[in-house]
Formats: sequence, structure tokens, C-alpha cells
Amino acid sequence: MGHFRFLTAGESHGKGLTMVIEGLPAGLPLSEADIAPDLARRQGGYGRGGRMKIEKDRAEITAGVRHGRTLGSPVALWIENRDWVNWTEKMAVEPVETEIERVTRLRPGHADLPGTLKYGFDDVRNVLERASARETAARVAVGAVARRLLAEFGVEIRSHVLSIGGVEASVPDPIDWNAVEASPVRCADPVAAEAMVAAINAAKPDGDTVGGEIEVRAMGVPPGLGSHVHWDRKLDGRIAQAILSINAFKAVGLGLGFEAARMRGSRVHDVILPVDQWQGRPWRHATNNAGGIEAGITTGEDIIVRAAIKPIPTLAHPLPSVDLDTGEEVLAHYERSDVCVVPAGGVVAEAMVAIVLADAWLEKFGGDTLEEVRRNYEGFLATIGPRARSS
Ligand SMILES: Cc1cc2nc3c(=O)[nH]c(=O)nc-3n(C[C@H](O)[C@H](O)[C@H](O)COP(=O)(O)O)c2cc1C
Ligand SMILES: C=C(O[C@@H]1CC(C(=O)O)=C[C@@H](OP(=O)(O)O)[C@H]1O)C(=O)O
Repeated sequence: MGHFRFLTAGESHGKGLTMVIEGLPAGLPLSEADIAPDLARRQGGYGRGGRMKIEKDRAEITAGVRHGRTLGSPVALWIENRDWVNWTEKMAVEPVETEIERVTRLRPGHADLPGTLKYGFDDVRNVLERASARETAARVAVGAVARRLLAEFGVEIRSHVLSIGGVEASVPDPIDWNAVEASPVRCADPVAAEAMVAAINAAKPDGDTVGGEIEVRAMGVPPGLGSHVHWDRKLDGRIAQAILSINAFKAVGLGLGFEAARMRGSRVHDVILPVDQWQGRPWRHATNNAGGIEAGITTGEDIIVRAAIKPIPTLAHPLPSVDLDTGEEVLAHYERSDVCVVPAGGVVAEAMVAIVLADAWLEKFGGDTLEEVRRNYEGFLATIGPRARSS
């Protein structure tokens, strides 16, 4: 929608990742320490490959912040690829003398075939470098900045793993978020977490990979973000686009999501009950099957997003494929790969939800300074009580 905008640039084995963020108000406290924890969380999770032993992601703020506060100008960030030193010739910006071996054995499930066809390349590397989920490090850094804005207003965004490799977790209520952070697979159910680790361990020696499902929750979100009036202002649609844009994400649901299709209306819809007082108003939904959004607008309940992540496409025991040069049958390309990225995927999904919410926040409460945003937010909250007219 353009109130909080960002671009990223960078190839997986190039020098690093560049981000430019536009739309932040002036006066927001922001430091590298606000970004570092999320970058570390994205690098974790059981089942990642050799690359994560090389990288130690750190986002440097190179513009838009002075003495710890945003200036209202674009914020620029930079993350170095530590692996780049091993790829200087293969990834050189200028032409090189040596002949670089091309990648031509197409990997099913990755960008290799559609990307090379679309851009007219004879070397899959020209596509895979940018298609790589290395770019999700940049999104998590941008998401941490969005999260910093939302934190000013008490909004908190978390994720946990619902399933890996067909092993399903039970979801405790309430969720112990510290336990999720301590879990090797970011799962709130310790028994299921053990079985998930076992599923990853079982897939690895087979040269295989596993996917799974994650859930993101945004807590402390006020009613009124998004809108029902146009398709591209509906917040559920904006969240779905943001989530499905993450590498390997294949399905998304709000609240009950797919489950709602199999239930009766009387069981699905969240009845509205009078209460003494809940967040400044005398009503509250009895349940939150809608996942905090009705008609594209936040209701004030937690936003709950569930998403499915496919198994990683690059297999150590490669799948049958064809060679881009000859069209002959070959096995797909393999150098190294993650076996499972479901926990990391949850962290990336948190970042995308934070970005969409920051955008919707500035759309509704936007201002040039943080204080102006705060005034607009508080002014709106003061209007959302009962509508009885005084005569
Ligand atoms: C955090 C993360 C790490 C990933 N690591 C790998 C990997 O090591 N090998 C691989 O083939 N795909 C990996 N992927 C998935 C591919 O990037 C993705 O499947 C590919 O870009 C094709 O896009 P699509 O699956 O969205 O259609 C990863 C995805 C995420 C979110
Ligand atoms: C670099 C990251 O993920 C990469 C995503 C990725 C892919 O194909 O998507 C392939 C792998 O890269 P490499 O071939 O260098 O091992 C992952 O490690 C990261 O998450 O930071």
C-alpha cells in the first residue's frame, strides 16, 4: 500500500544484502541491537545446512538514523555475506578471464527452469542467486524495524511451529513463548518437538527434506487496520500476499483457515458478548476463529496466521531432471542444502506480518513524527466506544 515501503537487493553469494526502507516517522528510537536478535533467530532451527555455519548475520544501519533516532529520511541497511569470499570469481561483477562452470542440471521445485526460460539465461546460477532464500535475511531485518515501530504501541508478534514432516504439535493455551524460543524447532509442544527432530534426522540420511506448518500471532493490535472498501486495502489479502511471497511458502490461512470450510456457521463465527470492560470497550468476541480480521479490517483480537511450507527442493539424493544444455535426462544439481527450514520460516513470516502491520498502521495513524503517529492512534482509540446517541 506504500505507507511503509522497502526494497532489497543482493545475490545469495554476492557481497551482501542492501535494504532501503521508506515511510518511517522521525523520532523512532532505532539501533542495530533492535535488529540483531531477529537475524539470529532466523539463522536457527534444527535442520539447517552448512551455510548457516558460515554466516553470522548483522545488519548495519547506513542511513536514516542519527544519535539513535530515525530522521524521517529513508533508512538503509547492509548485511554482509560472509560466504562471499569463497565466491569472488564465480560472483564477480566485472567479466573474468577464467571459464566459470555453469549450472545446467535443473532442480525440480526451485526457480531453475522457469527463471532461466523467462530471463533467457544458459546458466541457472543467474537465477538461483536471487531466488535463494538468502534474501529472507533482508526481510527479517526490515521486519525488525517495522516491529520496532509497532512495539511503541505495545504490538508484539510471535511464531511457533505447528508441524514438521507430518508430525503435528498440540497448541497449549496460553503459549509459553520462552519455551518456543528455547525449542530446537520453535515448537510449543515439547513431545512433538522431539518427534520433529527425529523426522528431520530420518530424512537427512535419505538425502531428503521435510516441510511443515507455522503459526504467527500478532498481539495488541487495535481494531480498524485495513479496510473493507477495496480488494487491495483488505488486510487479510495483504497478509496472504506477504506470506506467500516467502520462499517455499505454499498456503496461508487466517484463523481457522481451511478448517472453517468443513464446519457449520454456528461453530465458526465469533459471537460478540457484552463484558464489563475490554480494551476500552464493553464487548468482546467469545472466540477468535476469524484470526483477528473480519471484512479485511482488524477486530482488536489477536491476528492469527497459519501457513504451510513445502519441503526444500534441493535434495542430497537429487531428483530426476533434464540438463538445460542438452535436454538429456540427468540428476538435479546439488552442492549443499538445508533439510528443514520450518522454524526459520516462522521467523520470516513474523517479519512479513510486522511489515504489513506497520504499513497498515501508518496508513491509518500516519504522521511525520512518532509523536504525531501516537496522537493519531490515541485519538482514534478514544472514539471506539459504544455509539448510543445523546439527544
Ligand atoms: C529460510 C529458508 C531457507 C531455504 N533454504 C533452501 C535451501 O537450502 N535449498 C533449497 O533448495 N531451497 C531452500 N529454500 C527454499 C527455496 O528458496 C524455494 O523453494 C525456491 O526459491 C523456489 O520458490 P518457491 O518454493 O516459493 O516456489 C529455503 C527457504 C527458506 C524460507
Ligand atoms: C543463505 C541462506 O539460505 C540459503 C537458501 C537457499 C535457497 O536456495 O533458497 C540455499 C542455501 O544456500 P547455499 O547454497 O549457499 O547453502 C541456503 O543456505 C540463508 O537463509 O541465509
